[in-house]
Amino acid sequence: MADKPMIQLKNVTKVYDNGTVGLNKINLDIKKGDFVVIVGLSGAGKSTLMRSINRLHDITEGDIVINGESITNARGKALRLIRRNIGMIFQSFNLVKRSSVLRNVLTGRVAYYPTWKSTFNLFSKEDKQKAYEALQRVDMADKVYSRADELSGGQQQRVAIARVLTQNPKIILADEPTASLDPKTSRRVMHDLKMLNEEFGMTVVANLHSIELAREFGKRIIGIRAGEVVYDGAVENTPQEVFDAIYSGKTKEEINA
Ligand SMILES: Nc1ncnc2c1ncn2[C@@H]1O[C@H](COP(=O)(O)OP(=O)(O)OP(=O)(O)O)[C@@H](O)[C@H]1O
Repeated sequence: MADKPMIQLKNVTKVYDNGTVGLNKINLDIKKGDFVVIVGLSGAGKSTLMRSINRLHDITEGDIVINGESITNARGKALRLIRRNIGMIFQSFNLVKRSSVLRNVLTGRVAYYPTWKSTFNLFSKEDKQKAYEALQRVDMADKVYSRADELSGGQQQRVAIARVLTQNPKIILADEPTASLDPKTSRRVMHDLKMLNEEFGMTVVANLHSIELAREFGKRIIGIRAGEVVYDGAVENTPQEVFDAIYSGKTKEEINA
């Protein structure tokens, strides 16, 4: 029997309180180990999709299933356990700026501790070792005691990647991970995400604004427009004209013509 999907969206609709439809009846299965690139114009619903998957937003209708478990109505410990398997990478890095690189990376382990231990920073020796090794993987071990706000944007994003590696989730949601970075640094960060995908088998879902990066690093491309899926295909089978059409926000009919 085929593996169950790592992420499943079943008829998912998200309507914001002001009536804006963020997602409109989305159905998607994302398989384990995939590298999915989500593409669409500003306002298409990409961030809404990401935020719905780990339930930073509650959806209005439908169901989202993570590795066989519904996150839609999960509560308390069950929700925490599902979320532990979902790592986030943000455009703005989301590091604690005044803390050291090591402490930032160790926060990837917080979900594995009772609250009181993580509050008092009582991380085990093993976890400190894990954090250090993760920093080595992204070539940031020499900055382990630097303060996060002493680093460049690209370095901060690599620390965020080390944090997610230390968390050891099954899924990584990367919301415009390279939007604040120059082209060379962007490729470096994408290489690090590729490493998490290929060496650690993590399933990656990334919003990307760059066609070149989507083509080079994505395995599957999903186009979104007005909260709906307008294209879904393997990157290797998607011709350049179709890429251009998705990126320019064309309709489903125009893209698939
Ligand atoms: N908190 C909110 N309240 C009301 N409407 C919202 C909210 N967040 C997003 N929206 C609306 O939902 C739609 C989808 O927004 P979303 O942020 O998901 O788009 P996006 O594709 O990620 O855009 P961008 O590329 O600019 O980040 C837009 O019309 C947006 O204005």
